[in-house]
Order: sequence, then structure tokens, then C-alpha cells
Amino acid sequence: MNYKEKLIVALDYDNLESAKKTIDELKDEVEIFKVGLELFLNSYGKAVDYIHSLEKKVFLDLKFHDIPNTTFAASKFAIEKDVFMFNIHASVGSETMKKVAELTKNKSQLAIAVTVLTSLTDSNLNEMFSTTKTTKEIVSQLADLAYKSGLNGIVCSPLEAKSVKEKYGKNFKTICPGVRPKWAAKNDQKRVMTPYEAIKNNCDYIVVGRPITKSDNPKEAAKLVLDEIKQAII
Ligand SMILES: O=c1ccn([C@@H]2O[C@H](COP(=O)(O)O)[C@@H](O)[C@H]2O)c(=O)[nH]1
Repeated sequence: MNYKEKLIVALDYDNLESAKKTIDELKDEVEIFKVGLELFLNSYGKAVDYIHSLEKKVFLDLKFHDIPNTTFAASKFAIEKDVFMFNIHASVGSETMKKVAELTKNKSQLAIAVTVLTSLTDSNLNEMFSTTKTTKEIVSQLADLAYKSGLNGIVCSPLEAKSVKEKYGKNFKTICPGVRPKWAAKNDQKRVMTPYEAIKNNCDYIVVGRPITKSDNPKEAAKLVLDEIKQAII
């Protein structure tokens, strides 16, 4: 895999024009763009078509979380849109994950499961579920369920990627937000690593948004992140 394909730039914008400006600025460096709820809703889905019109790949990050019938229908939409990758929450359970996995069988699209959001800590899990389990333990449990359900990989923080890859092998992908170069603010991200550390820790893809998109010079910021990726895979 070309090192540039390991970077996914998160386009969290509230209008299509701003997103287009960034996409145009980054298109010589970046191969995969992430469209999440904010941009998908504000652009009425058109951001996906724009990225595709430039022959770039889309990670549709809408994190479907519903009963089997509804999650299945939403996943069909993602497949029909021909996105490179889309996601559902692992906490939909194995029945739904199996149905979605069946949909993508023999197709090029990757269906992945969100485990524990990178903005959450052990104490957040404790206050939500009265559990003493760590984020790492819950990620491992949900990764196991996603793997056994036949999905193509998971979203986790870079901190958990290594143990997941060691257990499930190269075909089960780790997609990791919570990536912060040393020069960037952490914002609301809690479980973070630098791009270099994340790639070394077996993230197949790193997702980086604000350090690039909110930078005074997004292209230079993307190049700095790509340099770290390159250094890590040499
Ligand atoms: O656990 C998760 C799942 C998804 N995300 C998304 O990734 C990007 C990260 O953006 P930054 O600006 O680099 O923080 C964002 O779109 C999230 O919705 C995540 O951060 N953590």
C-alpha cells in the first residue's frame, strides 16, 4: 500500500463550499477523505459525489446504530453510493453485524465497526455502564464480536491497534482516529498517539481532521502528517 493511502482526512465542515476548498487544496496529497454526519447532512450527501468526481475514495463515517432492519437498509445505501468504507457501531450487536457483513461479502466496500469512541476514557465507561473494565478490554471484546460477525475491521484508538492486529491478522483492518502530531492540540480526543506512533502501533489507516483542516496551511499540515507516516513505515 502507498503510504499516502494510510491517511484519511476528516472533513468536518458545516457547508459543502468549505469542504470543497479543502479537498481541492489537498487532492494532490490525499487519497481518502472522511465524510461524517456534519458534512453529510449539511451537504445533503453531495460531498460524497464531489469526492468521487475527483476519483478519490470516501470513508462514509455515519456510524449507523439501530435495529437490524434499519442498519441493514442504511448499509445498503452506503454500498449503492460505492464508498470505499462505511461504519456501524459494534454495539448494534452480532445479529446486525452479521447481516451487514453478508451484504459486503464479495464486494469491494469495507464495513467496519466502531468500538469505543476515542473521546472516551475508562472513567467514562464506568459512569455509563458501571463497569470496571478498561477501554482496552471493551475494545478487545467488541473487536472479537466484529471479527466473528464477519466485518472487515474496527474503529479504535491507536493505543489498541497493535493487540487487535496481533490477534486477528492483516485482513482485519484497524482504522484509528485519535491521532495528534506533537504540534497539534488534542481538542476533545482522549486516547491519542502521534501519526508516527500510530503507524508503528499497527494502525492500517489513521484519521486526522482538525490538525489539518483547521491549520493555517492545510496542505503543509497534511504533508507533515504524511512525512511521519513515511518515517514509520521505512
Ligand atoms: O472513535 C472515534 C470515531 C470517529 N471519530 C471521528 O474522527 C474524526 C477525528 O477528527 P479530529 O479533528 O482529528 O479529532 C472526527 O470526524 C470524528 O467524528 C473519532 O474522532 N473517534
